[in-house]
Amino acid sequence: MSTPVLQTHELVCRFGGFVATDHVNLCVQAGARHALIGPNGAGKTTLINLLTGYLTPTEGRVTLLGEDVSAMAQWARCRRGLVRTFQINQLFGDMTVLESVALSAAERQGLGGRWWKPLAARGEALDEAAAILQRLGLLADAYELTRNLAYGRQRLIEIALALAQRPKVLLLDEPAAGVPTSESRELFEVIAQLPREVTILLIEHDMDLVFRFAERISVLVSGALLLEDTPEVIANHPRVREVYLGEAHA
Ligand SMILES: Nc1ncnc2c1ncn2[C@@H]1O[C@H](COP(=O)(O)OP(=O)(O)OP(=O)(O)O)[C@@H](O)[C@H]1O
Repeated sequence: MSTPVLQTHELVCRFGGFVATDHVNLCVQAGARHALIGPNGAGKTTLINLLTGYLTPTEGRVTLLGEDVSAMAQWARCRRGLVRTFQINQLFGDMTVLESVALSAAERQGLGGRWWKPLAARGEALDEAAAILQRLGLLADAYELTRNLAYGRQRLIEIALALAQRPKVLLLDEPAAGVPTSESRELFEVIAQLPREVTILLIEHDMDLVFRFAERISVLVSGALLLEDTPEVIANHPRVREVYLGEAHA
């Protein structure tokens, strides 16, 4: 039986008179490889921001593992397992890959604020970071400065940082944006191998990657969900082809 882990219920977000999210009922099942697609300005980023708590909905609710998290702060949702990848910033750029991921793990373990404690003393966080790097094929880069890595590898580190938060649901917002095709293949091979305990909701503009990765696809148009189905149905749906794929292939 399928279990929804992340759901929106009649979710609405208005900016003044403009409706960016229009009564969206999104349902992401446990272990899903679910993608959210839609043309530019469809409201994908707004919806992700509502899920993470960066934005507050005008109406409607968000539930995570059955719990209403609509009024919850971002960090509280993250603690409950809803984790979004975030861009590597300057801080991480000047750290090694291992240190960066260990810092994320230490933060989750509640050690992050104790900046005076040498990282070497945080053995548990380092062990956890090393295990994540191994899973993502990044162990060889462990002692490289993050900023020295190729862009595709940096995007993988962003995923490693998110995994160190022990996500139940991982929101991947355009993980391959700006990554050369040769590197994005590798990136998606690694994403495809993430364990099923981690449910994945992906927003991605590259349709080849979406159709290779996703088992369910939701199509957002003008803030509203047009339909949700398997990649086969979505790819052949006349309205989707008209509003989205036609545009992408034009
Ligand atoms: N803070 C805001 N204030 C007013 N309008 C906004 C705000 N944020 C987004 N919008 C509008 O909401 C609509 C949806 O934007 P959003 O960025 O969510 O779309 P998107 O599907 O992520 O687009 P893209 O694929 O181009 O990134 C757009 O018309 C945008 O201009």
